[in-house]
Amino acid sequence: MTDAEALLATWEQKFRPHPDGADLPAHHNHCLGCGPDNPHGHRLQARRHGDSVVASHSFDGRHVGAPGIVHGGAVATVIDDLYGFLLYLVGTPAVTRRLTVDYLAPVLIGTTYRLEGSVTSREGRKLFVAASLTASDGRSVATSTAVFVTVGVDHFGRCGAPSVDD
Ligand SMILES: CCCCCCCCCC(=O)SCCNC(=O)CCNC(=O)[C@H](O)C(C)(C)COP(=O)(O)OP(=O)(O)OC[C@H]1O[C@@H](n2cnc3c(N)ncnc32)[C@H](O)[C@@H]1OP(=O)(O)O
Repeated sequence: MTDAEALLATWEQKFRPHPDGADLPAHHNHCLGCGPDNPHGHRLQARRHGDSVVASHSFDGRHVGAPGIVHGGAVATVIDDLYGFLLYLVGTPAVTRRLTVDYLAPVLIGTTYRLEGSVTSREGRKLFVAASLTASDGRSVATSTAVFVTVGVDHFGRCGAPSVDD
């Protein structure tokens, strides 16, 4: 079995029903957003919360932009990856076609934030999703919307195999 085939086999297992409250599996071990074995990654851990996905997350010094402030691209990465967990609930692979982020307040290094994402509507292959990043005092520091387009798992096989072990 090639690396790509092995990866796709694990993904098919991940698109099964996950009970409410369940921790959701990483997309793969080296995923920039959630892979536990990516030394540059965010290691995002998300769980199902009803029809949404939620995560508690803090950024570290690898993700700094302006001093003390998380780089906007790092925030976008984590939000994009959060949406990737929603796909488990939807039950189909999809990829980001459009991603918008409104940066409402600085996101601080070493501060824990709550992320929540959900599907707002579905139209054919298009999944319209939305997410927020909230500080512990309830302030919304970033909001996002995105359009994902559903694809078959063959989409990823066509793109070549990353070097992965799950
Ligand atoms: C599954 C495991 C999760 C993996 C980890 C998740 C991590 C986070 C997610 C990612 O990082 S994904 C990686 C980044 N994204 C990509 O690499 C996607 C690159 N783009 C593509 O491969 C193709 O553009 C794509 C497969 C998304 C679509 O190409 P297609 O030729 O299959 O479809 P098409 O371009 O016709 O668009 C499909 C539909 O979307 C609509 N559309 C396109 N752009 C849109 C837009 N900006 N807003 C609204 N709708 C849009 C388009 O009109 C059309 O609507 P209809 O089906 O109703 O005709």
